[in-house]
Amino acid sequence: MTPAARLSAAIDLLAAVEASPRRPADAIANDFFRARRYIGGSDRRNVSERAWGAIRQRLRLAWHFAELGVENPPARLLLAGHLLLAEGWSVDGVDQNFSGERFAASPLTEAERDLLGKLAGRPLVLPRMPEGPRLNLPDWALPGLRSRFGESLAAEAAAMEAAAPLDLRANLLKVDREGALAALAAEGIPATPTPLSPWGLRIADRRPVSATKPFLEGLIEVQDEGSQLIALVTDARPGMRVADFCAGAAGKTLALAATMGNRGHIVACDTSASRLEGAGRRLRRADVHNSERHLLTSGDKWRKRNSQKFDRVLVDAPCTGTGTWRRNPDARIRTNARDLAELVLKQAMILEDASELVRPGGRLVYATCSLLPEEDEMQMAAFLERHEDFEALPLPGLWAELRPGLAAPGDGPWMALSPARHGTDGFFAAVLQRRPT
Ligand SMILES: C[S@@+](CC[C@H](N)C(=O)[O-])C[C@H]1O[C@@H](n2cnc3c(N)ncnc32)[C@H](O)[C@@H]1O
Repeated sequence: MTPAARLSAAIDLLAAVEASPRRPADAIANDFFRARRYIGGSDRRNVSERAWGAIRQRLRLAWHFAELGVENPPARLLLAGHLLLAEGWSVDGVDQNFSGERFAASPLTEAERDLLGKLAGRPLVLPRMPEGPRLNLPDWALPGLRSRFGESLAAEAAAMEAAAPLDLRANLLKVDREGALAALAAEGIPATPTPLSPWGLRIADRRPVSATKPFLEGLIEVQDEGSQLIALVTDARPGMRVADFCAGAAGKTLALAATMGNRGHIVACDTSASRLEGAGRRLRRADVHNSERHLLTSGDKWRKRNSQKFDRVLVDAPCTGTGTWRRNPDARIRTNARDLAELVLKQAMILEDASELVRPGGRLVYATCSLLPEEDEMQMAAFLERHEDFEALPLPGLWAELRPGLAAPGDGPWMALSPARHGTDGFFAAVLQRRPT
């Protein structure tokens, strides 16, 4: 493809993302390239990098255009704005590529050229910007993030903009961490042990591993270190009965089955049949033999039958995903204040359902990949207020047993991981115990 044709394809991809603001951008990109198989590997990379660049900077680009009187700029202007402000292009450079020739974007109108002329030479981030676009944080999340991070908000916002490393978990059912490191090295992939998770491996350059031997043989799983730590603090042990109540595609179930050494019983529950189906494939590849999957439906009697039967119940709740913005920058603009309010209610309802399963003396672990207090510590405070039969098990005590000698990653009683402080995605986890009767 010519450079102009690549730019034109990037505009089309960006337009597709803009047209479906509720759909994850990576799913849209997959469909986009599936429908255009003629776009080869390196063109594809170039096209998606350009479109993702504009998606990452969408809040700031929108601010610049709004200042010049343009609300809701079309994809071609957003992309041109990104070339000027983030990549340092000149207006002439943009003009030459918007040539209108075969496969190129249509020529800039006079009004577009004028507008871009006013943008050219501006820095992407200006001191006069309001805090939201300056830090690349959406208005709906700002109050929560401010109250969580206070003085460190800018540092956290910067860490949320940096590329995330690729973290893997050694599958202890098949190999130890050193064995997994050696298996990766044999494929020419250098990795380092993660500092907090005892099973984690980090690949700095994010090269894909899904076609490698260690992955296909189930020696490793892709999982952020923070997500591994949620499994760690759940402390599922051999012989226990464990429910992973929002199991999705089984990311945590796999890690829990490993700490259980395949002994005892783990039930992966979810309301999504397709996610549970994906979970089945992963559980088989990892050689997990102590699990069953359960599709939660309305009017389901399973919960009643299993009331107070589980030693550990993990609620890895659906949430805004604010902690994963390093990986999913489009979620900043896909989610809004109403989603947050709805999710907070949903989380409370899930907690009610899941907590029924915990036996006296057993533990309920509540986790999110959110950095917002509404979904995290405030959700826990409200649950404890409603449930005198549960009490908090503060992280420092649990952590000292699980990772002696390492400082507990959190403030107060809960685990609270953040990109700037811990180099992980943002995660929250609270461990509660049902009081013994
Ligand atoms: C954060 S994701 C789980 C990720 C998964 N634990 C992992 O580690 O890969 C939240 C999951 O909650 C599920 N979910 C949504 N509503 C639910 C409900 N009422 N009860 C149980 N699960 C629910 C969603 O289908 C989704 O798979």
